[in-house]
Amino acid sequence: MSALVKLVILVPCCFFLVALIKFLYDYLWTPLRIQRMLNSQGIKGPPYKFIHGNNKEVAKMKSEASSKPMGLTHDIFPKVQPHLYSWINRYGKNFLFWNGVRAELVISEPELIKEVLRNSERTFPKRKPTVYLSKLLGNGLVTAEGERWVKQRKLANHAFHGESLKNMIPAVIASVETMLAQWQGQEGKEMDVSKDFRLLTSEVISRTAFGSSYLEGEKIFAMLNKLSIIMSRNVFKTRTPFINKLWKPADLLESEELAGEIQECVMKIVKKREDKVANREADSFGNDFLGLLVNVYRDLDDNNRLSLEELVDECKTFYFAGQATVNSLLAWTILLLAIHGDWQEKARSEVIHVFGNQNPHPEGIAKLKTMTMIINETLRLYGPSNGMMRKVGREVPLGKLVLPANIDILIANAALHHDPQLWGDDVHLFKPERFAEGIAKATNYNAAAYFPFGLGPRFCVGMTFATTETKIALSMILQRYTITLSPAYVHSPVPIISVHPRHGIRVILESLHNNS
Ligand code: HEM
Repeated sequence: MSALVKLVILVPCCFFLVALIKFLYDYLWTPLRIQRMLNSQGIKGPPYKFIHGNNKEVAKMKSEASSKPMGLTHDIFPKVQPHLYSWINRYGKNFLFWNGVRAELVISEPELIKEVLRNSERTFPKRKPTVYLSKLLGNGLVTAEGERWVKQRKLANHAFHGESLKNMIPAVIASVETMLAQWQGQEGKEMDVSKDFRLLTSEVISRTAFGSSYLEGEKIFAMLNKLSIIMSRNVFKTRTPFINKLWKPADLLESEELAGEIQECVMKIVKKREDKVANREADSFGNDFLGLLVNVYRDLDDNNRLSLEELVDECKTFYFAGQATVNSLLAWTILLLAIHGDWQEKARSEVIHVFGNQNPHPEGIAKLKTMTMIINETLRLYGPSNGMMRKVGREVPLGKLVLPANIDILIANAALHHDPQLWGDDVHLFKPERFAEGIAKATNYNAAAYFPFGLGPRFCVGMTFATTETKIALSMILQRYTITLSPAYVHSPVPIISVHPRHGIRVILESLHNNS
């Protein structure tokens, strides 16, 4: 055999061998090493399976849980996160499972949670977003890291704080009024209020964040919604090595198309606003978030000013984070008030006492104690967040553990919110009185027992905005209507990024003022 022929055979063989060794190293050696290291420290979990990890088991548990009918119970953790529920029961509060080849350490022990979330800037940063999440949010505040996050967070803190927030209240009231006008004539009939809340929360974020109307953002919301459904069904899909490089799945192609269209629509809104600022048009100094981003920092030097691309990513983030979450919160609160007429009555008395028949105002909103208790309890039972994701970049200590490099962490907040050891035997009952003396007392001063808005430096920047919007909408509804549950209501919470009522929230509203 000539030297040339030998070379022609040998080179591809060497390539193949190196690729095979790398493949076995990544897909066999590393997972088994991580598993052994954590097992030896008492962290157990379902064993790693070649390439797929535990994804097939997760898919099976999820499909069984979602197809099983459930009664009207608030014990929803086994329904929305059946894999976490089942494995916490089997392996303990902290356990390891495998999303494909990625090790995922689930943590539901308060002390460890505090350590992770409070150090999420350096030791436990956010994960690199999946290909789908990056299409949804770009490199906006939710996914940004390092210097970029610091800059964006500073701007967002400013936009959602004190005076800026107060100035957004009239836009929220106007949006609720639009919804209530459409409810007129619906009294006594069954209606799905969750649909109306989707429009309401979209309108609110369009007006308050972008100084535009729902109609302008309508297409964006519809596309974001589609993208989030695609993303949810791909969370536990194994990305097979090699094959994914050669062939793009239909979901990926569709999400790329959607992301491109969203980008274009958002870009138009941002550009329109920039033009207004450049032309110094009267309403260009509005109090909406985009206005603030474009205006307040436009005098900064180039390093501190957001680029057009950053502005667009930030807008996508706020369209998404600001709508689906509050939509979910409003929907579940109405369900709980429809079931618990006594709390509905208490909330209404408080609203009438504070506002009479007037529209909500900032001083009054701050006095709504019963409503705050109701919202806190709703967020405990039906919090929109399905967990907080972080990663471990290099080997680090956590409590008494030593975590290997290159693993993911999932903080299972729903597990804590539904834990009888933290909340007592009545954990699955709706009892807003738990929060009568504030969150600290309700949780026995354990900050990581209840954190629907997250914890540490990355906690929700829109928290006060979300609760203010919710309080305004609930106050205005309670001033006008009594709410009862329709016999047609079917209870089925599903996790599509946030926890949603699959069959809507079907209620019957009766007007409190017969002549109105
Ligand atoms: C009931 C409503 C809401 C809930 C339960 C909620 C929950 C959360 C949670 C748990 C986090 C922390 C995520 C993590 O640590 O990984 C978060 C972050 C965030 N939320 Fe919310 N959120 C709500 C409403 C909103 C609204 C209305 C906005 C904006 C208008 C918003 C914007 C954000 C942003 C930008 C972040 C990322 C903050 C950062 O990383 O610095 N959220 N939210």
